[in-house]
Amino acid sequence: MTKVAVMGSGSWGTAFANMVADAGAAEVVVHGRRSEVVDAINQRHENPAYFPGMALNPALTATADAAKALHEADFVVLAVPSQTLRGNLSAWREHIGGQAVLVSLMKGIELGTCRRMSEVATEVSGVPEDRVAVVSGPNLAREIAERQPATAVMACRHEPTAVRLQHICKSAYFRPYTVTDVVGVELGGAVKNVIALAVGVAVGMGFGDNAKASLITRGLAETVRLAVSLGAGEHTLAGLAGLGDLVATCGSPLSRNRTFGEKLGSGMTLEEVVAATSQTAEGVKSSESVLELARRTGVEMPITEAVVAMMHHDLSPAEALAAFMSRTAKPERYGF
Ligand SMILES: NC(=O)c1ccc[n+]([C@@H]2O[C@H](COP(=O)([O-])OP(=O)(O)OC[C@H]3O[C@@H](n4cnc5c(N)ncnc54)[C@H](O)[C@@H]3O)[C@@H](O)[C@H]2O)c1
Ligand SMILES: O=P(O)(O)OC[C@H](O)CO
Repeated sequence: MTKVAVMGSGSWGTAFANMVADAGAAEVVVHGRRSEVVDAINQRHENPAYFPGMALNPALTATADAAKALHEADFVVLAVPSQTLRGNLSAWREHIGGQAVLVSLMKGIELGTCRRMSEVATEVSGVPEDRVAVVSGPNLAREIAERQPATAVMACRHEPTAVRLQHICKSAYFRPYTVTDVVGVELGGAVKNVIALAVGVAVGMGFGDNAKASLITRGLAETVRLAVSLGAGEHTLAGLAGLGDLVATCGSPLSRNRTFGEKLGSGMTLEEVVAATSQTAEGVKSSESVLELARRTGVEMPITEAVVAMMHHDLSPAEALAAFMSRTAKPERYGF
């Protein structure tokens, strides 16, 4: 039987592993760092750190031993924070089999290098691009752990690899589509976290649906500008990994990025918000890499600029709003 190793037992790693176990076409093992989480998954079929009281598939197993998880794995699913992937994968690569497919669940851009997660995975592991895939879309982990219906895209330059991944993920409540535009899918996922921070700030400031919809729509326009200038197909951003994920993340109180922004918008200091956040809000760090990519490509991203200024340069939400609203009047453009 196909073996899937999910490296990371946090929110999305656990929900994704459970979803693949439910799909029934593969044997799934999760690698976790904490023995109490590993023991709870094996003995009580529960991850008390992320989804207390929620029943996981009894066939799902866990181990704290990375080599054991990776042994003879056909798919190696990477579910760690974007900024730690390089370090994690450096430790794991010697145990990854020669024909394994790497699957990134991450939505971020590496600080310093500005690399997408599939690029980091290829560079660190030596696994060729044809065997590196990405899963993205409107996938709030808790809803999927609750077995609510959802869709996603499985992206790989080599379409048959995406189809293989689709086969092991398709279930009664999860409908995966395939695409080959890895650049568009990864940029859609990384930038939507930045836009979700901005929406969260607006929500925290007490603004309603007009402000939210404006940020989502103009956020998509700046995402398309960046992604297309880096080689993505425009249509990918109108799909699940672009518009779909933006709508889900910006509209949901379950989003860690939106929640982070909301706390800042409601008057907490950045330090207080950071101290109150235990899970990964990728947009906070990735916003700097996204802006750097925009500068390199000469693309204008005013919402991203405002987010970077609020997250890293002490601009207050009120100042960011004033700066955004006083921009020069212009015709509406979607993309270029
Ligand atoms: N949670 C979601 O709803 C969701 C959905 C889709 C995509 N994602 C993406 O998946 C990725 C992982 O997110 P998550 O929600 O599982 O995050 P999380 O914070 O819930 O879990 C991160 C996991 O990585 C592990 N880890 C391994 N090495 C680490 C290190 N050096 N530092 C910190 N943690 C380390 C942690 O122990 C934990 O199990 C992110 O890129 C996120 O954008 C998340
Ligand atoms: O909780 P967030 O903000 O990381 O968003 C989760 C997923 O990416 C939604 O698709």
